Amino acid sequence: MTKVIKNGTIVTADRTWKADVLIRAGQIMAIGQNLQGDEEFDASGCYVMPGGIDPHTHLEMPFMGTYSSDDFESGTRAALAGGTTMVVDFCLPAPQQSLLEALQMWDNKTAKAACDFSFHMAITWWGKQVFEEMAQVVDKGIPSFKHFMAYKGALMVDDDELYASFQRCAALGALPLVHAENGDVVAALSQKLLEAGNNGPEAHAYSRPPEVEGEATNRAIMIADMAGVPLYVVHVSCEQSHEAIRRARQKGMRVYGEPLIQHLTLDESEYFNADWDHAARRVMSPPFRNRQHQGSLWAGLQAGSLQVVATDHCAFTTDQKRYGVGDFTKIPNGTGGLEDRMPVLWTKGVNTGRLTMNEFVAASSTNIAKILNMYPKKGAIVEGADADIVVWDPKRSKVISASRQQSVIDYNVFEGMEVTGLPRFVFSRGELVVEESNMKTRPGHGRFVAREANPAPNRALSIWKEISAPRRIERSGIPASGV
Ligand SMILES: NC(=O)NCCC(=O)O
Ligand SMILES: [Zn+2]
Repeated sequence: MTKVIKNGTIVTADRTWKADVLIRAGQIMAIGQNLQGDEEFDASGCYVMPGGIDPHTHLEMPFMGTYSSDDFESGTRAALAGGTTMVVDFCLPAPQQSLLEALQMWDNKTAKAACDFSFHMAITWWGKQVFEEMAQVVDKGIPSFKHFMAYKGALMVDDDELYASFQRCAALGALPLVHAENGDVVAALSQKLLEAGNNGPEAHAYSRPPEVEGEATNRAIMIADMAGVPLYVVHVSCEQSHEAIRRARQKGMRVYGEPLIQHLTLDESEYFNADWDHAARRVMSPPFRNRQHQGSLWAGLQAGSLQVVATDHCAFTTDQKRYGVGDFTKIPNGTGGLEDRMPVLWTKGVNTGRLTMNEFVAASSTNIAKILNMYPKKGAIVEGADADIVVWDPKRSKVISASRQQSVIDYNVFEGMEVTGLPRFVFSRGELVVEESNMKTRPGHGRFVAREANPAPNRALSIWKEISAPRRIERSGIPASGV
């Protein structure tokens, strides 16, 4: 059986042209004029684009005394509803737990995934076992390792562990990722705020000012430079962090920055809402910032100093958020966004003129496919690629509402936002999974996508590197010890 998408305009990261797309056995078989297939899908008035890739999700994640409520079934359904055809989730080993054992546990969660998925492995502790198992994790198709510089006493790793892990990544051709916030300062500020009686959700934002993110981003970049490895900074939310990335890139270092759709479009005023639930539902790390920071993130996407828009989808119900009544440090951190990322980015990016359609495809799909070494299997409309395709109707609109969403939680941080630009059809490896508002997803259809490491050594190419290599000086006379 073949399928053909007819009468549409193909939009990729670097081209826009009118052509039909023929699909067979889950892949793009041909692109051209007047193609014929067994089943036809009319894309008149639509853009035919690579399905979105969200490289930052936390589905059924154990965190802050509970589990995030969207699992691989509801989370991937939400993704597909909004035109995202692949997610990359995080495997989080417990302290002293084997990375391979944790990977098995995470893999067990994916049986009902409706779209393709991959993992990043988190480095949550350090030792000989972790050092050795990192190589096996890479061999299993996972050449990216996440490091939390925040969540002191839980997921956080210290600088010596960061440096050791970054060097190991360099040797393996793997990419280190960082959640860049200074966890020591956040802990101290949180304590101070609680002692002063600031225990509401707004104090969460006060405990994580842009400086804690800027400092950690600078530190991670310097440590990556010393280890000779590229770096990917997740959820860049502010100018301080963006500035560090921009500066490093200007110096020739390979540093990538990922803003979230939430930080691009929602601001800190949400935390001052008089309704405790409203504010707590928006508690995430880093917190929402002001309009100047948002402007910086949009400028970064336009200029290319930031490359990828993600969600960090980590959805907790209102009841879960209420664990933190009376103590903001106990509010589970995280917000949703998987279903809304593409429509909101299109509406606030393309429809406003901030992004071109090609830049939209780059930021929502192609760039991350390249960074994570799965291009052009993913993130491309090209013969031989997986037929992960979204047929995008730029005229379809809706008002976002939790009452109609696929996520299982009881609210939506974008509630009431009108979006124009929605999928008409979504294909996951050639299978029709969404037709406008009709969900045809199949739990279990999703497959793990194995990724290759870069050929080691995977240098960050700092311009200072070569001249700072250690030299031993041969001396003729060595003074006697003064003791
Ligand atoms: N971002 C957030 O608040 N929750 C998810 C865990 C993380 O990525 O920090
Ligand atoms: Zn995250």
